[in-house]
Amino acid sequence: MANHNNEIHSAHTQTKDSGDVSRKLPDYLFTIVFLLTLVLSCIAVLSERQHQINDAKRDVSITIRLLQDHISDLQHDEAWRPIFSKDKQHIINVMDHIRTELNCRLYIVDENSTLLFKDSLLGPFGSDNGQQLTLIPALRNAIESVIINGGTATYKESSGTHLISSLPLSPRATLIGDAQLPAWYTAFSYSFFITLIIGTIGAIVVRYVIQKNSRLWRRQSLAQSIIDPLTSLPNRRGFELLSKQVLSCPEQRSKGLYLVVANINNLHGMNTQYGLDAGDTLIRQVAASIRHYLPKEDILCRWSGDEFLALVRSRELNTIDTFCRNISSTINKQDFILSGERVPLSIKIADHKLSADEQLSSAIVKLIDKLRNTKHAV
Ligand SMILES: Nc1nc2c(ncn2[C@@H]2O[C@H](COP(=O)(O)OP(=O)(O)OP(=O)(O)O)[C@@H](O)[C@H]2O)c(=O)[nH]1
Repeated sequence: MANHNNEIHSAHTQTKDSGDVSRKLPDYLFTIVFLLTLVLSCIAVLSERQHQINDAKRDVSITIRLLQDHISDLQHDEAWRPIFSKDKQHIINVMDHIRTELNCRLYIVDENSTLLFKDSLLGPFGSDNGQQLTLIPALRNAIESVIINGGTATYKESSGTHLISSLPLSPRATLIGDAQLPAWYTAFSYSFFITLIIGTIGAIVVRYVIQKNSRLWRRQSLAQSIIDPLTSLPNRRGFELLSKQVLSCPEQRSKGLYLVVANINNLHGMNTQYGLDAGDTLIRQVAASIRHYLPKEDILCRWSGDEFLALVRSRELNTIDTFCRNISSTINKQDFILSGERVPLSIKIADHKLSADEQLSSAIVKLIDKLRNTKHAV
């Protein structure tokens, strides 16, 4: 019986543990999917930002080439200083046009980063022709970098970040293309919001589906853990759960509660003679017969291989005796047919009246003892 109690306890704990896990599973998955969504959204933003930078690089490179076409025959003085006198206005017009069309400014600096030539607006940081850009550290570093290393560099102005690239026009003159990058938050674009919305909806759907399925699974696994698959009667654990409510009701106790146990005689012999499937059929048939005899509100379970236990309510002792005798004599008289052959089958039965505060476990021990001492059908 101690073993039995341990079994019940561990079945309880296992179902409780797996229940906890399955309850938390939707939350875990929701969090995982949502975090994945955030990561994908961040990747979308970074990739959008990279596109913006690539676009700006391409625009700067195009504008530099465009202007180069217009000033390919740039004149120099003997010190290789560029002379702009002849086509000055034409170049300014081209620069203005490029600025308005491609949103990219062009200016020419010398080897000391002095602004030599610009469009009709003021230069970067409000600078003017002849002004040394080295006085503006942020810009100087970027210009030096593109002149020395080529490629592109960035600098920050109050209006935002600028990307510049250079093209040497002569040993003393370098053409700078300067485009303002869109503000960083413009990278939170269409793809970011779409990813975020789809991901969030996906996470909610996943949570809902898993929650629904795990509720169903919990219900099924609880049912499986308390029902005997052969007879569809409650098993030991099911009996304990179902009887708990009845046993805890003082009114029921005072009206009288009985435990009745029935055991199939010589099932071992039947199994040997007719096979295990036939034995299963006999178990099912006996279970159905006892169930048929018991009122609906009484609890019947398959206690062990060939034993059935019932919690029977409110019957006087002489009535319960008659009741037990009726069940056993009905089953004993019943025809059990296996493979067209009539099988003699009998059960033995015993009952025990629960006293007012008697524990189920100790009552069962007494009852099983009583059954073992019952040699024949009642
Ligand atoms: N076919 C079948 N046999 C089972 C099942 N569960 C237990 N048994 C068998 O039932 C038999 C029970 O053995 P015992 O406790 O000796 O019972 P018995 O042979 O009916 O003998 P008595 O009860 O003393 O008359 C064993 O041979 C088990 O293998 C089952 O689900 N199906």
